[in-house]
Amino acid sequence: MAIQTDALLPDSELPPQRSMVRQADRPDDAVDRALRPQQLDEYIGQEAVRDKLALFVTASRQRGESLDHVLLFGPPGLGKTTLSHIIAQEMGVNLRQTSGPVLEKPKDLAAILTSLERHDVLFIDEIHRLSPIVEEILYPALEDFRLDIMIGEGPAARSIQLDLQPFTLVGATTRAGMLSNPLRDRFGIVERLEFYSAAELSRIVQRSGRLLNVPMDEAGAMEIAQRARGTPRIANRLLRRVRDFAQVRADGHINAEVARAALDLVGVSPLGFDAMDRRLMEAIVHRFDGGPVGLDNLAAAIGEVPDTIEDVIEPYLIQQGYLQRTPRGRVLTSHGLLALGLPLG
Ligand SMILES: Nc1ncnc2c1ncn2[C@@H]1O[C@H](COP(=O)(O)OP(=O)(O)OP(=O)(O)O)[C@@H](O)[C@H]1O
Ligand SMILES: [Mg+2]
Repeated sequence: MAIQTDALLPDSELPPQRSMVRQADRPDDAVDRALRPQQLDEYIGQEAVRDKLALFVTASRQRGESLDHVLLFGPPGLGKTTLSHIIAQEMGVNLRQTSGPVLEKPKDLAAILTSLERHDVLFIDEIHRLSPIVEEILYPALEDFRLDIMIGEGPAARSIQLDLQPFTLVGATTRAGMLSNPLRDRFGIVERLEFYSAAELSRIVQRSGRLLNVPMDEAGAMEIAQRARGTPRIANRLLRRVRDFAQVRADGHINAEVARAALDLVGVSPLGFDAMDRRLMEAIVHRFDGGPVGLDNLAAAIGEVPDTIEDVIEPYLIQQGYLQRTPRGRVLTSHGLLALGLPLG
């Protein structure tokens, strides 16, 4: 499989506005890529999604057709980019990779579309950020593998049509809700990635440990898994920090005790939330009386942009039952108060 990246994106990282703590991990990008599973059977968890994709890939290969277009959505770091690479690998085709904000003009997308080979996978990350004029030319391309382009201007302008090779678009987004209806309707396969269980993350950590040659026992892996916010990328990042600690402060071996000491040092709570999560929850309690508080007010109070709160921070806190999104704003639950170690009521 050949992979071509049309715009060099740190595809394994978080949005730029994310807090310093997480950005500081960027140099580890290369390690992140090395840990990325290459095939469907190395992809841990997300069983329902995996089963369906395996089935659809087999069916389309048997028919000698391109796979239907796939939309993957869910919070950052759950494996959308990884899955898009795997789809290309399993289909036995090339992967072209780009992202919504990078495709500024219709001709940027046209250039990529016309260069696709039969059945190739085109991966568009952050597809909710495609500009409307670029999105327009995507519609006929997705539906009929056809490109409609305008040549010239004014009365002399005419439209010409170009046939494209059949291809598969894999779109990824943290927000399916921000996609326009006509775009969403053109995906035949729409899958939501869920947060991972601690058991699944523990398998991911153990797999990464083997790849990085770090000796580790099961309890050590579980300790890391439980504090990883249900997210493989975070699990791998914590593993690297625990590895550092084990190497310098212990004998290099990761067990529960070493993992616990390392994670306490990095400031990850035993319940899995980090400094930003804590700041958000504490702001709701101390500045807004536990809520409800509107998104913009909350964002201003903790110095984050609303998008980061919605895409990155909130989903996990809501899934864990610490936070609720109500029509009047965000509310911290009694479970959230307990998690912060605060008295109820
Ligand atoms: N199911 C999995 N099994 C094992 N490792 C995984 C799995 N999913 C993700 N990972 C690991 O987590 C890292 C992050 O995954 P990936 O980059 O695919 O997330 P993403 O959903 O594209 O995130 P973003 O929305 O920020 O782009 C990968 O480099 C990979 O090592
Ligand atoms: Mg990604």
